[in-house]
Amino acid sequence: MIQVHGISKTFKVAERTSGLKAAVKSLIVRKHRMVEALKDISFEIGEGEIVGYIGPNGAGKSTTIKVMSGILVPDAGTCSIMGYTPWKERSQYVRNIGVVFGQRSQLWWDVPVLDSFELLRDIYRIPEASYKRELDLLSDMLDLGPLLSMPVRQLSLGQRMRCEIAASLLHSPKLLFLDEPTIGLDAVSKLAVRRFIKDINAERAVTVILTTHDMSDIEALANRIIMIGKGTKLYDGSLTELRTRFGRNRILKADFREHHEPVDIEGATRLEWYPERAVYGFDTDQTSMADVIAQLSQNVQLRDVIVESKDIDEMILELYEEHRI
Ligand SMILES: Nc1ncnc2c1ncn2[C@@H]1O[C@H](COP(=O)(O)OP(=O)(O)OP(=O)(O)O)[C@@H](O)[C@H]1O
Repeated sequence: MIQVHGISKTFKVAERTSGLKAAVKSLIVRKHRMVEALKDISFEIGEGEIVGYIGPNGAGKSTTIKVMSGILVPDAGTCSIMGYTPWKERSQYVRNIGVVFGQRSQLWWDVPVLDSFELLRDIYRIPEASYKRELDLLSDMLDLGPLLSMPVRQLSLGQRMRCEIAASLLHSPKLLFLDEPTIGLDAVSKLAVRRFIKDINAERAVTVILTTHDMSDIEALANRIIMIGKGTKLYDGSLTELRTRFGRNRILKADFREHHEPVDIEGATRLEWYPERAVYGFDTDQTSMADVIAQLSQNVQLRDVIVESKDIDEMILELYEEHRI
C-alpha cells in the first residue's frame, strides 16, 4: 500500500543571535543553517497494518507525515501511496486518507460539530447516503450523540479528539495518519480512542500510521514500530523483536520471612539488600529465573518473589543511546 524510498528533506533556517545589534546586522547579512530533517528514509507498509512511527523530539516524524500526506515536497526520493504520489496528485489523493493532528484542530471552533462535518461532506463530495451511514456508525462507535450540536470550543479535550477522529473518517479513507492522538487525554479517554482505532482497523482494514510519544499507545496498538532519530531510520520491526533484543534484563525482588544476611548469587547482581528484602538484576542469557530463585531459596526463607522485565520506554532509551541520539 505504501512505498517510501530514499526520502530526504532539508530545511534552510535563518540564524540569528540575540540582541538588538545582531537583529540590525541580520537585516543586512542573513546567515542560514541547513537542518537535515529526513535523510534517506525508506520503508514499505502493507494494507491493514498499524505502524507506530516514533522517535525523540525533532527526529523528523511530523516531516515524514507531512511528506506522506502531500503537504511537503521532499528534496529527494519517491513515495507511492495507493498508487499516488502524495504531493503531485494531492486533491485526488486526500480523498483516500484521513489525518488527525492531536495538537491542531480540523474542526471550526465556534460552530456545532455537525456543521464542520457537513462542510467536510461537501469538501470531499461524499454522497448523502454514505455520509449518513458513516456519521451514524462513527457517532455510535465514538459515542458522539450529544456532542454533535455543541460548538467545538465547549468540548473537553477528550470529546474534541473523538470528534476529530470521526471527522477524519467521514469519507471512509483506507489510510489514517494519527499524530499524537492521545496527547493530554485522561486514562478513560485514552482507552476509548485506542479501542476505536483497534476496532476500525480490525473491521475495515484501515491502515494506521501512528505518531506518538506515549509508549503505552504503541504497546496497545502497534504491531510494528518504525523508529527514527535525527532524520535517520534506526529500527523497523515488531515490538516483540525489540523486547527480545533489549528485554533480556530482569529484576527480581524478593521478600523474606525473617531477617537474613546478604547472599551472593552466581549469574546475578545484588542491587539492594535489606534484612527482609533483596533486589537482584540478571540477564536471561546468563542465567534463568528459576536458577536465581533456587539459589536464593537455599539461603533464605522466601515469602514473595516478583520478577519484572524492562518496560518499553527503557528499551527505546537504550536504542537511542546505542545510536547516540
Ligand atoms: N518548516 C520548517 N522549517 C525549518 N525547520 C523545520 C521545519 N519543520 C521541521 N523543521 C526541523 O526539522 C527537524 C525535524 O522536525 P519534525 O517536526 O519533523 O520532528 P518531530 O520528530 O515531529 O518532533 P516532535 O516530536 O518534537 O514533534 C527539526 O530539527 C525541526 O526543527
